[in-house]
Amino acid sequence: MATTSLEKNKIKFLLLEGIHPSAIELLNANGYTNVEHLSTALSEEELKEKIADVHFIGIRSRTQLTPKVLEAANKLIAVGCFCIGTNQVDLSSAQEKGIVVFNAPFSNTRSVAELVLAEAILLLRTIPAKNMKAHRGGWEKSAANAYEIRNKKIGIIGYGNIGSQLSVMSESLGMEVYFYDVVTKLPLGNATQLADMKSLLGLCDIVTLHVPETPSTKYMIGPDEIAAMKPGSVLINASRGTVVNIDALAEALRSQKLLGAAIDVFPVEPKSNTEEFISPLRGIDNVLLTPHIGGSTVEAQENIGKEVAEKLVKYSDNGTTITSVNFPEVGLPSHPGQHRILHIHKNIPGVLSEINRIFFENNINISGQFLDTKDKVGYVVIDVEAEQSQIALEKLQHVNGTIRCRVLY
Ligand SMILES: NC(=O)c1ccc[n+]([C@@H]2O[C@H](COP(=O)([O-])OP(=O)(O)OC[C@H]3O[C@@H](n4cnc5c(N)ncnc54)[C@H](O)[C@@H]3O)[C@@H](O)[C@H]2O)c1
Ligand SMILES: O=C(O)CC[C@@H](O)C(=O)O
Repeated sequence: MATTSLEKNKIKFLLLEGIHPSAIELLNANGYTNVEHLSTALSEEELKEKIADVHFIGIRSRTQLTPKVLEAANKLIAVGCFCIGTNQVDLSSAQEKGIVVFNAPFSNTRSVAELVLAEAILLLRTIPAKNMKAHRGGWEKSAANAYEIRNKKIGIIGYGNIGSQLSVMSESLGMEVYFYDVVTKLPLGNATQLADMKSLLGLCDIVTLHVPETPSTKYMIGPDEIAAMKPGSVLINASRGTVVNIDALAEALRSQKLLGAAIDVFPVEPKSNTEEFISPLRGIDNVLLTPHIGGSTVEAQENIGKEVAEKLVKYSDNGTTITSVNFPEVGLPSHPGQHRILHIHKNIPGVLSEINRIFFENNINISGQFLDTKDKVGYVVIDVEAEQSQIALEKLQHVNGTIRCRVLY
């Protein structure tokens, strides 16, 4: 597929799931005014229809960009995940189609860490059950099963951007911090990395999960892991719903093996705020249930809106793919007076030499060239004199392995 860049007002953006208006403001300020903004996610069928004439799509965690949806996305240039998780996008199908995927790896991390800390305090005071009782007219003024978090042991599974921030905040409240991660990490403050997860589970009063959704984290907390947890400890999950076996957790809460739990993410989540939330955890008093709002604060959403919109603008204006999660990362200077050719191709030998042969044979001077590859794709960016870009575009689309080729003005 070969194209030249459209007028900015003809480049269509579709933003789903109530993405913060800061994204629209930034797009508009950069000349991208063709923006449709919906407050909900769409079903696969609706999305297949809607995505067909969209150049850029913005989603959060509910929109599933499956291979079938991407198959229908003939004009799609890039995806912006206005969140951290990218498990809702088939990243490898997107890569094979030359669609660049961006996310916001930092903007909501503080919000999640704050919520987890608040939940740890509430759970150790058995507030969820006392709160439920009071709503039903009960009154449980008692210190039984109510503890300070000072001097307690918190076990963080996944010591990335959220886990490590939580580590620092927990220590400042007087907690002992232990963590488990598949990667050896620099422990912040006095935190201790443990070599295996089971040791952490048997040691800690609070266990909190901060891993991504991957095959290795699927149901990593099941009946055996819950059995290995310290009796009377609490479990917090604000990572992904597939990380915990929810039936095993419900059983451990009913039997009071665990003092409590706080769960923000679920194996199946409602598609919209009007759909019913169904879970085996409903009705259990010592569990705090929240509707996947760990990162949903005004501050985080406003920052995410700007951060991801800016990445989409930079890619559209300039071809820059820095921080993309599925694409070679190429950081590019501006190209005043020049035309910029973006050539996305299969990562096979010989493509660059074929491109350079074409430039040589057609006497097209290259004023700048950038290349990187990742997994199955290669990305070459070439700056040329304006009057030579059309002939170059015409020739380059026939290079063996070409996925997409575009010219930016
Ligand atoms: N509830 C919410 O609203 C909310 C908000 C933001 C993020 N999240 C979720 O939290 C996750 C973590 O976010 P982050 O920014 O800290 O991510 P991150 O990538 O910075 O950190 C993840 C850490 O998990 C580790 N890890 C991966 N697989 C592991 C395994 N099998 N066992 C142990 N450790 C493992 C990684 O090495 C890494 O250190 C995200 O992927 C997202 O799914 C949820
Ligand atoms: O905003 C969302 O829908 C997802 C938030 C969170 O899970 C993330 O991955 O950043």
